[in-house]
Amino acid sequence: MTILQVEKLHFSYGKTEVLKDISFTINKNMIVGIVGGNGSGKSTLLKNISGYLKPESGKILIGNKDIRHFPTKERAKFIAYVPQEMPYDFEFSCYDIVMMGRIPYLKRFQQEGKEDETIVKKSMKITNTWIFKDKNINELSGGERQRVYIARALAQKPSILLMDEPISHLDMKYQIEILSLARELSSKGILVITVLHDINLASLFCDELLIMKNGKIMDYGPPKKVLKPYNIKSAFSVDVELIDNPITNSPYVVPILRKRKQFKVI
Ligand SMILES: Nc1ncnc2c1ncn2[C@@H]1O[C@H](COP(=O)(O)OP(=O)(O)OP(=O)(O)O)[C@@H](O)[C@H]1O
Repeated sequence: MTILQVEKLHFSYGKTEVLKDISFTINKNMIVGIVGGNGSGKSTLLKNISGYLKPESGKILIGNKDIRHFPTKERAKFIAYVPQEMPYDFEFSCYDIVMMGRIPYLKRFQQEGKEDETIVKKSMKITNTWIFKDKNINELSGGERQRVYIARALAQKPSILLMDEPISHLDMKYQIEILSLARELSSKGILVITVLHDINLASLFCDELLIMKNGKIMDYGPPKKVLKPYNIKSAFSVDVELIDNPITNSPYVVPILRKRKQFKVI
């Protein structure tokens, strides 16, 4: 069964083409990590899949249906997107923010009901944010806020969860917790696609990795297949050695450190 298919996707900001002929198909629920250098097009790809940006050409299909044919509210029942930059919603408590995830399920002027409350509570409990339910979102740290926005995405009950660098503000405990949660969600029938900068955590947690370079897919497949020194050199301009992590059996990337040219501190 095809869950997500991206077909010959092109996207430009103004005259600058940022996504060039992107095609890939995902047939089962898993965690797909998007990795690549700064500016390679990772966030733009995620925003196109989410429907936030419209492709210039090409198609994005969810379960064989073109996302352009989903009304926005319907699309939000299938795809939830956690952006990299969180807007400041000064007016709202964390509970209210997560409850916004239920909007796609409510009719105009319909009040949320018991089922919505249960789903919101569950989403906040599994992201460890229930303790913040009465706090204003602007009173939280960057990492705490990020977890609240992940809870809101979960409250949408999506079948595809898109996350843009969800662990960048998190400490080690929560990095592991959020990626473990992503793994749990994928085992319960959600396709998780996440942009990650930490290549070793990506290797550890993702079933497949999509490596991007200059708006194109450089390689796609399981970490063992795509994490190769030549791919990493090409995507990040860094020389690395790959070792097999003896504990996890996943590839572990070790940069080869070169001596920097000496310079005088003025
Ligand atoms: N709103 C925008 N308007 C114009 N250009 C943009 C806009 N957003 C991104 N770009 C440009 O598009 C290119 C791809 O950006 P994108 O944010 O998708 O890259 P990325 O791989 O997610 O980068 P990073 O790892 O730094 O977050 C970059 O050159 C960027 O400067």
